[in-house]
Amino acid sequence: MSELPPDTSCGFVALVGAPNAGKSTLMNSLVGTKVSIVTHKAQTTRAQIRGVVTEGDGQVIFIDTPGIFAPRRRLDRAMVHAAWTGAGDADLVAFIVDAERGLTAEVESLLEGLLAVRHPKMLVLNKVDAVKRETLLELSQKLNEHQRFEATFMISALRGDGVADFLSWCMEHLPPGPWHFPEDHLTDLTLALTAAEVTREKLFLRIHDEIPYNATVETERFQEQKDGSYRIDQVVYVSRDSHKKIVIGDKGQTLKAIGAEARRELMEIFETKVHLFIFVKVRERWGDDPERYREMGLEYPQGKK
Ligand SMILES: Nc1nc2c(ncn2[C@@H]2O[C@H](COP(=O)(O)OP(=O)(O)OP(=O)(O)O)[C@@H](O)[C@H]2O)c(=O)[nH]1
Repeated sequence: MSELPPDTSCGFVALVGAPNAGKSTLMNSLVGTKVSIVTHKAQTTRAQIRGVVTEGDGQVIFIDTPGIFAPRRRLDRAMVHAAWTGAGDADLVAFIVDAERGLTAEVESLLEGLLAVRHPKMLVLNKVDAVKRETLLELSQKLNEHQRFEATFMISALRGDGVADFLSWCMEHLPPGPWHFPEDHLTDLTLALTAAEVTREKLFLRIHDEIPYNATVETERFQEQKDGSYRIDQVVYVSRDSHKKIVIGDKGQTLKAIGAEARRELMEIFETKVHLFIFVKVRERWGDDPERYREMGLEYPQGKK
């Protein structure tokens, strides 16, 4: 008995780009909900977070890779590794460029790396709301002269302009196959990780430049209560005592505000009451501790130091 070809299609699309290009914003706009956190600080996205869009017969699974940059510490290298691995595993690769910044040295080095990616590539010029048309066309021409992109999109992830066209193109170029996720599935992030990401976003939005981006949030306990509410216990790990003081703030005011903002948003996301408890702990040199990034879903490339 021969099997009928499936009439559904399904594929992975990696969003690759320099830090702050707008990958997380695009992902959120595509999925229509907040699956990946967005802040002004670079390197916010650590692991490969997936957003799933199902429309008609097609299902696209977007991989929001960490921004690729020149790595220094082991953690940084693991992040860059995760990003390129994401690109290598995907069916289609979307190269997101911050059109406002244009052809930076970072973008140039990424272009070199992209040459080795064999999957069909798309060029996505983002932040068109902040750039003149001539500048955009010039940038598009230069990038397309450098290598072959199957298609070029000019979008504003923030306003949503051009995002639907980009999504349609992805849908039309998916390989045939069964869906990986149920139709109503938006992200495969666990609830605990989602909760940690939300708190981390609030932390960075509030503290801006006072602590380095390497502060991390872990959900230690995530429990559904009898009444359907969630009890969430989290720890903010920082690398220095002085950072702990900043996160806690005078009379605990800063931490209280971060907690209140995170709780409000988590209640919206989970559509239930949330009891959130946040502690701050110092863990020195956590950026060099392999256990930490394993927990974040990052793998460190074997054999590299
Ligand atoms: N003007 C404008 N700003 C945008 C647009 N898209 C994203 N941004 C802003 O650019 C900044 C970075 O956006 P993110 O989505 O966090 O960027 P990212 O590429 O995911 O960053 P990493 O997680 O560091 O890799 C944020 O301040 C966004 O609000 C856009 O279309 N227009």
